[in-house]
Amino acid sequence: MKLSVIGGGYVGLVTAACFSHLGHEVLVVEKIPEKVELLRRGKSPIYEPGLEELLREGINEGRLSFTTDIKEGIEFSEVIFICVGTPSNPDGSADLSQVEEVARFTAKYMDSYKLLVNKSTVPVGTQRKVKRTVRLYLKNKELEFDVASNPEFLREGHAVKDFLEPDRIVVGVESERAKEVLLEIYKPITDKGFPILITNPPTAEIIKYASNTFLATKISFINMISDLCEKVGANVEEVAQGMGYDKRIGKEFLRAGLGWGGSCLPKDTKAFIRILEELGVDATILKGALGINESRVDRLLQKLKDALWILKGKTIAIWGLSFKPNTDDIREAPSLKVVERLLREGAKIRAYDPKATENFKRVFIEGEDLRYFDDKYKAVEGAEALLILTEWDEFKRANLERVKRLMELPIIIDGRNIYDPQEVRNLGFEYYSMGRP
Ligand SMILES: NC(=O)C1=CN([C@@H]2O[C@H](COP(=O)(O)OP(=O)(O)OC[C@H]3O[C@@H](n4cnc5c(N)ncnc54)[C@H](O)[C@@H]3O)[C@@H](O)[C@H]2O)C=CC1
Ligand SMILES: O=C(O)[C@H]1O[C@H](OP(=O)(O)OP(=O)(O)OC[C@H]2O[C@@H](n3ccc(=O)[nH]c3=O)[C@H](O)[C@@H]2O)[C@H](O)[C@@H](O)[C@@H]1O
Repeated sequence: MKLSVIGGGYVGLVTAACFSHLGHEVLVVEKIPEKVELLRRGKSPIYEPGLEELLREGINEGRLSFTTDIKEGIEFSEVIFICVGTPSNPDGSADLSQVEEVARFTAKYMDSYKLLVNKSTVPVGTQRKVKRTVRLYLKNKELEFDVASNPEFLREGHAVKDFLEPDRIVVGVESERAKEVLLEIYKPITDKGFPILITNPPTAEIIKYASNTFLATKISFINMISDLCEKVGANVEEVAQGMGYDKRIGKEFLRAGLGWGGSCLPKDTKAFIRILEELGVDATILKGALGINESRVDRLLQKLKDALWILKGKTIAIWGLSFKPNTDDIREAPSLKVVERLLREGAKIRAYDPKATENFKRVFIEGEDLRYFDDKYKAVEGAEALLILTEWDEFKRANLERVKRLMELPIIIDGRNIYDPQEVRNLGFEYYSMGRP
């Protein structure tokens, strides 16, 4: 089937590349010309494992193309996937201006039936607003259209697999026609047995926020337990293991540490709190989860201060700038707060990340107090402490004896619990981690 995808970011590109891999013919509309230039040459503007291969496959087999022209995108296909950003407003609510803009352009350029499918994460009620906007801007054009909600659940770093082998596909539709089209589009995936839930649009919109904020709450819960473990000499990993054997709780998303960052859990939790409060629903649980999450960096820095007392003039190495491994995304990464606080305290930072350094440099320009390295061992040279902020595999496999020889003082503050405390201490390190004795 022919499909248009508006927005060439994490979700748009993965959606487009995977749909083209499944045999659909896809046109991506991305408004930033530099991104389109890169994409046309088969290069991904973001780091996401497996994505570039699928982009190249789609381009080479003639099923995937890119444009900056939204008119071309609207005319190309009957089905238009909206994958634009929905960032936070200053008050925490979702900024829906990019979604609204796509609705207006659709009305302006359509001249036959269209199915607008919203994949961006949006507050409940947005499908209705998109419908009204299209109708308003169609003016006196008498054209039929549908607006569906099809939230996306992929995780960065696993996005291609999550898209092609999803835990579930959720589709919120109002018409039989829209339902049939979406069932057809996803048939190559559902034929393999992956479940699809058909519901109405507001239900689909709520499923997305409810899922993300449930996951955020689960992580904050284990971080609360982690703080308790530290006070009484218990081990949070074993507590999580003991809880996780219970199938009703499950093992996943119980890793204590620096909390949830990224482009979605923080933004969506804040937006969902606003939605609940506006509708008069008690949001206490989510406010608590947010509060616990916001204290994680303080707890890490307290450990650093416990170890070094004064940070002014100290050399601190940082491993990991992305908000989690296998991505170059630094949106709402704990590293942003850590670097800001360390610079404010007068420390000198030596930072390394396998993929996210270029993005980080755009926020914190390199200078005398903040240096970036392309090698993790160079980053620790002369450091008085090493902070681990992201659990990249290469850190787990690092040669710690070499690290110890290079450092000025053998102190590791591990915000992600990647090492066995006893093993690291046996090597002669002073080692602090999260929620473990
Ligand atoms: N990043 C993720 O892992 C996931 C994100 N989401 C949701 O999906 C949505 C998109 O997220 P990301 O892909 O991360 O955002 P992103 O910021 O990486 O990408 C959005 C892209 O849309 C482009 N764009 C905006 N308006 C446009 C227009 N009128 N025409 C053409 N291009 C336009 C922007 O230039 C940008 O490249 C958000 O609502 C997000 O909450 C949902 C699931 C996972
Ligand atoms: O809406 C979205 O954008 C996506 O948000 C999250 O995906 P993502 O942000 O890519 O990353 P996660 O793997 O969920 O991790 C989020 C944060 O929680 C942290 N985390 C995760 C798990 C855990 O046990 N402990 C923990 O601290 C990670 O380090 C990371 O900072 C959801 O997992 C996806 O299902 C959803 O589609």
